[in-house]
Amino acid sequence: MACGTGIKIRNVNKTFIARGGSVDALRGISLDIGAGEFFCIVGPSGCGKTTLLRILAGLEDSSGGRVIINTANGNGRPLNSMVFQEQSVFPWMTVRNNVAYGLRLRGIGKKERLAVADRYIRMIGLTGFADAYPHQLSGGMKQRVSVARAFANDPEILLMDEPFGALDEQNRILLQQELLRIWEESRKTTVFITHSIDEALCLGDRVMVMTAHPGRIKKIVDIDLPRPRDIAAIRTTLRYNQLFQTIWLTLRDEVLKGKEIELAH
Ligand SMILES: Nc1ncnc2c1ncn2[C@@H]1O[C@H](COP(=O)(O)OP(=O)(O)OP(=O)(O)O)[C@@H](O)[C@H]1O
Repeated sequence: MACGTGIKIRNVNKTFIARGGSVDALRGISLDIGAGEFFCIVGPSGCGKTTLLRILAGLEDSSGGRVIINTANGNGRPLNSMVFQEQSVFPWMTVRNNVAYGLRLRGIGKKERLAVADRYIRMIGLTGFADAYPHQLSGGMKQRVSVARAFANDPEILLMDEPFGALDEQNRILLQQELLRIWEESRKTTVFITHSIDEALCLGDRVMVMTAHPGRIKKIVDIDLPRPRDIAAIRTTLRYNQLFQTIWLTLRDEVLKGKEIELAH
């Protein structure tokens, strides 16, 4: 079942006015993200990935251009849910109440919201921890709770800013596989930022490589690896290695440019 919300981005620019001058963060970003697509963004540090995601989330205004998100009218669903790199669970709420939080804000009755929360808690493998508080969980478990909360909220689009960046490798692989499984069920339009080419390849339908500061689109690569994906298995394929090379060669020059820019400051 494809979720029907696509995103059109037209000539988006962003300039931050800061003390001592202005910072050109994004320049001329135009692209379409399809309904139900898993769209990944990679690029050197400081190229504007988070800024673009914050513009899509409505947390930041663009300085020029337009973002059009075609939503199904009047279905009462929130436009987006964002999952951040740092753990953003509420420490004073149990896992169940954290996951049900967005549903409570929308006035969904207790019985229904707890049933939805429990479904996602089961999907992320934390059933035994539904009544636990965040301080009783590991970092990986807290990040699982953030992912479950985002899905339980049933937004039109999911925006994820390096959600697994702070996790150790074992936890990262487990969560990537869980995210794939939940996403394959819902086919929710997802925009996912990562520093990892491997992660982008394992998860994405397409990967956008951005240029070093100011961020522009350098290349968009189709990830024609079959779904459903088993992360361990696709990494052993020839196609995975070809795509990794393509993306790395596209990214390498930009990472080097980004480093020069950093050194110049
Ligand atoms: N509120 C702000 N005020 C001024 N400059 C900002 C602000 N937010 C971001 N910037 C600048 O805009 C540029 C893009 O930042 P952004 O955080 O979007 O990059 P990024 O690609 O997400 O970086 P990273 O990969 O390191 O997280 C950077 O030069 C940053 O310093």
